[in-house]
Amino acid sequence: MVKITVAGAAGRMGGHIARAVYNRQGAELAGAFEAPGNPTVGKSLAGVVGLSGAEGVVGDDPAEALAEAQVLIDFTSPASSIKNLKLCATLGKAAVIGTTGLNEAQKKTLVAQAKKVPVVFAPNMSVGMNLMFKLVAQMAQVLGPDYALEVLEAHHDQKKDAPSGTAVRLIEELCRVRGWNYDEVCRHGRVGMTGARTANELGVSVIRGGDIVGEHTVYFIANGERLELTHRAHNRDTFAQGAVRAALWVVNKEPGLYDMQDVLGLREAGKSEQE
Ligand SMILES: NC(=O)c1ccc[n+]([C@@H]2O[C@H](COP(=O)([O-])OP(=O)(O)OC[C@H]3O[C@@H](n4cnc5c(N)ncnc54)[C@H](O)[C@@H]3O)[C@@H](O)[C@H]2O)c1
Ligand SMILES: O=C(O)C1=N[C@H](C(=O)O)CCC1
Repeated sequence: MVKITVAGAAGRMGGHIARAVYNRQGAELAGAFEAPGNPTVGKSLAGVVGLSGAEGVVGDDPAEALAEAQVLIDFTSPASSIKNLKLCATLGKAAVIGTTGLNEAQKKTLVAQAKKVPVVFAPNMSVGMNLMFKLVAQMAQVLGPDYALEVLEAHHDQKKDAPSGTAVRLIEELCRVRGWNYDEVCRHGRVGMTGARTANELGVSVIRGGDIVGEHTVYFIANGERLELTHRAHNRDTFAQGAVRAALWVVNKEPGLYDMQDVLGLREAGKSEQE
């Protein structure tokens, strides 16, 4: 039985993750915590995450919440995830981190902490999107440079970071295939007299509104035809199921930085591309 603690229990993802852990054979919900001062702290876990059989309350002390756990699942915020990961490294606990919007310094810290404990870090934990990461790379390879590349992402009106971590990863895959520099080619929106589109640019469009769970489209646009590959998340359970799958996978791994390509067996032999 793998014992899992959930950070951010009151969040949009936290409840889905706690329920996915609770209902997953081979997994046990060992604890759940929130930011100090969050109104759910001290409240029954069952009530906060909608699990009638869950015991205990939402805590605000990560060390206490992690005491019985083997793995932390953290979908919180960049600063919080890094803080919680450092604690995991101190306590010798594995971690699954889905948080996006980390800056370069925070990513460096994450890589350093992953030398001490096994960490799965992925911007999107759905199976379909992790397949899409590979498919868009193959499509870009086959179609070649005559196909203009554009990326569109759409999310709910509460999302704090843009473009999404998923869109960033899609663009990184496309840049890898094209041999492009991410910052040089990306056009984050277009406004004013931009001039004609050049061959060495990649347009990034971001939509925010309502309760959109997460949609990503990659366009391959040539003269005479275009291909569009789209992933639509119907609900957050798809991410939560992936996170729990990652937690069950990472618990007995050697220290290191892994992603969902490793968890899902989608990576050819070799080290993680994030190292
Ligand atoms: N990898 C994926 O598959 C995936 C899927 C969905 C969302 N996300 C990412 O997950 C993150 C959270 O998304 P969300 O929509 O659930 O956000 P949210 O704001 O609804 O939830 C985050 C929760 O974390 C809590 N929190 C903040 N600091 C904390 C701390 N120090 N300790 C414990 N809890 C703390 C907040 O109070 C909040 O309840 C975002 O970065 C989002 O992009 C990733
Ligand atoms: O709801 C969010 O926020 C999501 N964030 C991830 C991202 O930034 O790619 C995954 C999709 C949903």
